[in-house]
Amino acid sequence: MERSSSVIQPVQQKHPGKPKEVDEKKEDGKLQVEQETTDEVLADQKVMAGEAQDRRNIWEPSVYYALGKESFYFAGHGISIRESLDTYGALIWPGAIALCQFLENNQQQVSLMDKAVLEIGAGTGLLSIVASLLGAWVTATDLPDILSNLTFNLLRNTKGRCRYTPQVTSLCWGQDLERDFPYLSFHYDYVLAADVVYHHDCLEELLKTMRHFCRPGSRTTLLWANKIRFQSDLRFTESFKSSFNATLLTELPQHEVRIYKATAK
Ligand SMILES: C[S@@+](CC[C@H](N)C(=O)[O-])C[C@H]1O[C@@H](n2cnc3c(N)ncnc32)[C@H](O)[C@@H]1O
Repeated sequence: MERSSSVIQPVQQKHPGKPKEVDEKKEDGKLQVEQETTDEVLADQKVMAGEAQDRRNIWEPSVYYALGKESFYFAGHGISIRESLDTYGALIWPGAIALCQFLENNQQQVSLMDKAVLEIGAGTGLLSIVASLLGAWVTATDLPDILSNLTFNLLRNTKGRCRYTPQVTSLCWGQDLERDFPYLSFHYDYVLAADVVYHHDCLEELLKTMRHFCRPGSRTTLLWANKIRFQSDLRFTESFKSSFNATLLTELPQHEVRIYKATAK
């Protein structure tokens, strides 16, 4: 089955959607990083988000924040993240920062170079940006409402800097997975998830989504970083451990963040 036309369509290659390498403009052996104005980024973003943003909104947040900007330095690059109004997904969460640090510091253990990577609940896109800078072909996903800011941040921080242009598309946990990401066509080496577990009603759907992409025979590795906040985090962790072969990769006690690696049982 083909993906619906509303989703940003990948080009069929080794992995569905894995595009050709970005042309790197080199002069005197140096990579020329294209400088883009915010207007250009916004124009690109409008096109991408318009294509991706026609799915049903199923989750309405109740917390509203002021517009802000955060700066980071990962994988040899400054990263500027626009946080936004409205939703949990427009803020950077500790799980994302912890997983970015882990990926940067453990590139031999987890090599993302030329790997197909899916991020679920990508939020502002920080983790997807770092995975792209580390050489992965990334598809960043979240609820439709989140995609505009996600696309803006991805474009702003990856254009001209990455081997592969990251993709953005809507993925509502548990919904239309086989229609939009048919298992036989969509294979990812890594699925990334940061702070996707907190107090919400979609934990079963979240686990179903993880299982869809990380099933026996898939050779997909799931990397899940989570700050422990509620009983629901602990309950989900138990379900997660019984669903997958899970290993605790690291624990950051000062932030109460744990990072797990999991493969299908
Ligand atoms: C706490 S935020 C974490 C964002 C980002 N991963 C980070 O760590 O900065 C949780 C993310 O999960 C997304 N999310 C919540 N419920 C979802 C659902 N049912 N389907 C898809 N994404 C969902 C939210 O939109 C949000 O981006």
